[in-house]
Amino acid sequence: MTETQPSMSSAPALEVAGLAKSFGSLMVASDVHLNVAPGERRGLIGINGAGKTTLFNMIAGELKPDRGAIRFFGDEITADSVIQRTLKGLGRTYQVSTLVPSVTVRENLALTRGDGRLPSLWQPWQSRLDDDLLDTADQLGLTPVLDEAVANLSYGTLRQLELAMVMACKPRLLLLDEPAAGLSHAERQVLQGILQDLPQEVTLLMIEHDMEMVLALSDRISVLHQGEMFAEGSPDEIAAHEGVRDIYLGRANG
Ligand SMILES: Nc1ncnc2c1ncn2[C@@H]1O[C@H](COP(=O)(O)OP(=O)(O)OP(=O)(O)O)[C@@H](O)[C@H]1O
Repeated sequence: MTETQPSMSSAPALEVAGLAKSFGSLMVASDVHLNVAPGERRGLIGINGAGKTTLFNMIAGELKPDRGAIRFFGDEITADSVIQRTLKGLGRTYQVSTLVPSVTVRENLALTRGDGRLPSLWQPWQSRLDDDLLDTADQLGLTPVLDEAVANLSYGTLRQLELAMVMACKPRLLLLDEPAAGLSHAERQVLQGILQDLPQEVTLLMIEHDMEMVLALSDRISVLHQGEMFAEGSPDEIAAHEGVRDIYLGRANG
């Protein structure tokens, strides 16, 4: 008997199954399940300390889960290193900056193509950007500031550059950890437009406290609470979900 194997393209972009993690006696994830379809925009919300960043750290390979499995487009990556996951197409941004402030935007972007070493007198800086990088810079609104020193950029532009650095590596799945944190209202509007215009083939999983932005950008939203996925639904379903409102108003059990 021949059985048709499911094609890789039908596999979820990300599948998290039964993930558990404790820090000493603090259980941050007890049985987390998550399924994100290719090309989907998924919001991940939950009150402070719900374990959202911990979940990202496990998905990205920075933290080893105590239990459970992570699959990336059907490929089990639970035991892979951060680098292996990055090479497979998993990209992430952080809440803190990972840029080199003393050099220009162009030179930071060039780092994504080099060996990651800083320039020296004997090794001139390789800062010619290929067309792909110039396109990425343009998509992220960075063309006017390519020759500005990173130290002189506004906070909003810094966040755009961080996103460009990850997009330059052509991720298939992008984990965004609070991309709007610290941005002004105007900067949030710019960021929202940029995220809306990201190529549809890039799957997004986004932690964000700005509910307006999460509701506007997400196809679906998952709510993490007390170490488990408490709810999942469309933005309208989550906005109307009484249990979710109770969590945010501090009325949920526990
Ligand atoms: N390395 C660690 N060691 C010990 N405790 C940790 C560690 N990392 C996170 N925690 C704790 O785990 C819990 C979840 O933290 P986490 O940062 O994942 O939550 P979060 O949902 O991302 O919160 P926020 O929305 O405030 O960023 C918190 O109580 C935090 O103090």
